[in-house]
Amino acid sequence: MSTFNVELKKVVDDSYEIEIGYDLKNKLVSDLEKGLIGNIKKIAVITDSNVRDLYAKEICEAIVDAGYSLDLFVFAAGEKSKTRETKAKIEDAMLEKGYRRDCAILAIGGGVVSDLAGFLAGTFARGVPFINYSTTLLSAADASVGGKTAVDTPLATNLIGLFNQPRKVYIDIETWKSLPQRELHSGMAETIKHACIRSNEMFLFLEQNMEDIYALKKFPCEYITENNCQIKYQVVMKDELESGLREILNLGHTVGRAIETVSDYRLLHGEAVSIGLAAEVLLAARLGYMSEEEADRVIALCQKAGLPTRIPEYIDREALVRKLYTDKKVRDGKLRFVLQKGIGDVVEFGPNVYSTPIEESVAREIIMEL
Ligand SMILES: O=C(O)C(=O)C[C@@H](O)[C@H](O)[C@H](O)COP(=O)(O)O
Ligand SMILES: [Zn+2]
Repeated sequence: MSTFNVELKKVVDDSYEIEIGYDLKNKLVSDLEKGLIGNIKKIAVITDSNVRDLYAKEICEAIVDAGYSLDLFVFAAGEKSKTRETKAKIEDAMLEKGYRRDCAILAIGGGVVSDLAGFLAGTFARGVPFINYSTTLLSAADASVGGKTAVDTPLATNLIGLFNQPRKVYIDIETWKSLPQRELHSGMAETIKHACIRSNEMFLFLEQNMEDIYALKKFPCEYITENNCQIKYQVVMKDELESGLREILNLGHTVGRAIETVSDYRLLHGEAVSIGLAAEVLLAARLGYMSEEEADRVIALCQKAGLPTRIPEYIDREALVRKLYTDKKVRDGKLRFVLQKGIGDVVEFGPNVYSTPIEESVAREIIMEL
């Protein structure tokens, strides 16, 4: 018998730029021309039915004018499309059109588009480069940065996917003007989450400037975008694969994700996260990590942002408690929660440990009250 050692030590540089601005299609084209995706000349553009006419077609025209060949792959807008089936349909369509390894993927849209397209890019022909062009506040605040890509299945959200970093992220603030109010509010939930975990100053800013942000005034929109990105990438740079610190980005998501699924996606992601934040500050206050006043401030800010903070009547609360167990932080069958410490910080339970086991009875109590 013989033993061979397959030496495959890797030094990987997945660094990338996030560009924040207004109408960034020309910047995207000039980056392509400067070699953002090397010599690749064939681009599969993935978008949804809302974004196609609003922005994707125009961006595609600019890319084609610069000498690239591309096809537009469009799926029905909404979280319900973030499935293996949608991914497979696009993959088949790409294969039929002759896409092979010499292509790149451009995701134009919000979180659903970048999650699905990023996952597809990571598995198509064993991995091709992808670029995110973000057109929603939710993806600007969160989904477009950090490389978490996935699809949902009937049993759980985001459990089938990859960590796959984009080549570059373009955050086009101009596009927020076409967002329905509900979508804008949904993106604010991730923004509030970032303030809760990392910045008391940003929290104060949100308390004082919510109206101006929603009026899409330049300074406050740029302020939240830059702060969101900085908070997120500083966490991701330290713990890309969520072995510890990255769990703090999941604040509000233990309950939030479960509500989102049990609502059968009647609640938008941010709406569910807002209810999750409310549940989790009540829990943190009960366990003595924050004062009742601080918990009330978080709930009041979510309400000011036009977000729900109570579990809707139509949600089956027992089903919700059961759904908590599909969370990725569950270990040895135990629910684990990230908990806020005051405002702008989280509890570190041990070296590099940011979530703690919570008895189901305690979580149930909060859920029944909310
Ligand atoms: O980037 C992260 O890490 C996050 O947890 C950010 C979340 O806001 C985002 O919704 C993420 O997709 C949730 O991840 P999951 O692992 O709970 O599915
Ligand atoms: Zn989220």
